[in-house]
Amino acid sequence: MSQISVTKSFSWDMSHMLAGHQGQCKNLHGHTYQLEVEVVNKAGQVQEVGPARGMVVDFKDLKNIVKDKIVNRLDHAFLYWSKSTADVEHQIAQLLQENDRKVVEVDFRPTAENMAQHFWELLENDLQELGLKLAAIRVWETETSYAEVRGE
Ligand SMILES: Nc1nc2c(c(=O)[nH]1)N=C([C@H](O)[C@H](O)COP(=O)(O)OP(=O)(O)OP(=O)(O)O)CN2
Ligand SMILES: [Zn+2]
Repeated sequence: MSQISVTKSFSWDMSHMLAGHQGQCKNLHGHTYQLEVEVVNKAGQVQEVGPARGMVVDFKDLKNIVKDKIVNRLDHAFLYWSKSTADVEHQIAQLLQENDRKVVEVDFRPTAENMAQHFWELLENDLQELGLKLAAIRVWETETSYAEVRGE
């Protein structure tokens, strides 16, 4: 039987650096990240009654969760790897924090792959409360590069 999903896209600006990278990405730099969140509901079909009749989920409800959990927290932040192997990353984070600038600390190297995995974990519970399951998360770091996590 076929299954129907919906996908909503988001974007925000964020800086990071990849400690240990052998090319340009070891430098402090930024991206306009694009995130695609694809969900199905438990039946794999659209809802049959109520205000979301004919919908997997109202796009607005999906938007509110993703903005709250991810986009609003990360927009215009420096994504700081707290276990970075580069001293300069700790120094930058400290300087920004002392000057009341937006720093979001994570315990993973901030690659698109690790972000996609982390976003999956951040969204899973809230979506479950709406009767939804994640089908895929895609994190676009540039116009030509993305990482994807898919459900089974
Ligand atoms: N597998 C991964 N490789 C790289 C990542 C990553 O998260 N996962 N990240 C970076 C850099 O942070 C940055 O995103 C550079 O990526 P890249 O695609 O190389 O960027 P370009 O500007 O060179 O893209 P073009 O469209 O090819 O010009 C590096 N690698
Ligand atoms: Zn980058």
